[in-house]
Amino acid sequence: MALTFTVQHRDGAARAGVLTLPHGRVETPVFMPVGTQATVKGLTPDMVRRAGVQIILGNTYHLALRPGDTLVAELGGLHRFMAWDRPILTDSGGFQVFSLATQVKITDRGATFRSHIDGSPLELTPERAVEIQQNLGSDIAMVLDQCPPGAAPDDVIRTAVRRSILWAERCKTHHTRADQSQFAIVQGGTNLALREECARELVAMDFPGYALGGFSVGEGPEAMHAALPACAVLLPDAKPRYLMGVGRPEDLLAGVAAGIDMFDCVMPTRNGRNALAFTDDGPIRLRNAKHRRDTAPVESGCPCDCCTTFSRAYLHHLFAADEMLGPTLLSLHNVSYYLRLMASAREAIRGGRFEAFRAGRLARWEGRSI
Ligand SMILES: Nc1nc(=O)c2cc3nc(NCCN4CCCCC4)[nH]c3cc2[nH]1
Ligand SMILES: [Zn+2]
Repeated sequence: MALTFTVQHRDGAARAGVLTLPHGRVETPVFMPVGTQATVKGLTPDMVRRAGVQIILGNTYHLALRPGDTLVAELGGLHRFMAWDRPILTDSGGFQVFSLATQVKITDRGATFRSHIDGSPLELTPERAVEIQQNLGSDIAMVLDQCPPGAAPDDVIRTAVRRSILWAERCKTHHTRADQSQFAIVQGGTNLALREECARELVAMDFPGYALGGFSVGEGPEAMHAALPACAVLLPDAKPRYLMGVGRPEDLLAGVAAGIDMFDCVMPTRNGRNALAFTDDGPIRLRNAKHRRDTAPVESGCPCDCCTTFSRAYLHHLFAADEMLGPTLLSLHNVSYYLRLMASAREAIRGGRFEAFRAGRLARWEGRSI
């Protein structure tokens, strides 16, 4: 079995479980740091492992363009190429094409576009998305879907739903790698009827895991939080549920409360590179002069290599001097923060006190979110 998933504890709709994959075991709820171009930016695999990361995310679109999925396959696959021996989930490229490429044209056949790197004409079809991910050798491969912008009108969302169902079927038919599991992606925006229709068709295809796509695309956190509970339960209870591209710490806890098991977001690493650190008292900006003489760690009690070794004053200096170590250290702290948040959530679910845990965190972050 390329994938098993067991729900071990429940607390309301929240669940704590274990996902087993070819490259290892993953405790859920889990946060997956993003490693778009075969690296979690600025961190060595050993730093990522030491932070407790169980699974990372890679991107089909980026790696197919550069260095090329066939080259990665020739070099032994993505795990060996980037020296990461734990699980990898790859996104299918649809979202990245729509957000990065130029001159994108979408038909039922697939998407044609020009590379954001050298402008060369390219095509991404469901079959090609499957082939790329089979070449990369990820443990979990996402189907190719069409993700409309958050404020899209219902007819645009309806087209994206119809096409995503069509493409999921073609991905399933084309998939041959027995040691790789395909997840389907439910679209439908914040239109529950469309979400129900999309989920029904995809659940009937019996994928090993399911994702909610089409969120964190401009609809706004309130609309997403409002839609999550009803959307999450459309996905099979006994299979892993993945909320794509989410999010801030408060969004992760809203997702866990709704019954989501897996998350990914560039926030901890992107904000870390930009001198913003997540803490239990809300985010802090290390470029702020108030940290110039502060001998305290970024977050007291944090076990990460940044907080156990360096002061806020040092981090302030590194960012003022535009030194490479600044982004590395804060990315490390932020990834550690997200992982510890998920570990605490798992613990709270096991203890039947998740809602109190979530309320406590929200109270401490109150008014300081980004
Ligand atoms: N295949 C696929 N389908 C989706 O519907 C999808 C929806 C997504 N929504 C996001 N949101 C990312 C939001 N992110 C927040 C931090 C700053 C950069 C953007 N990433 C996504 C990735 C996605 N991938
Ligand atoms: Zn830390």
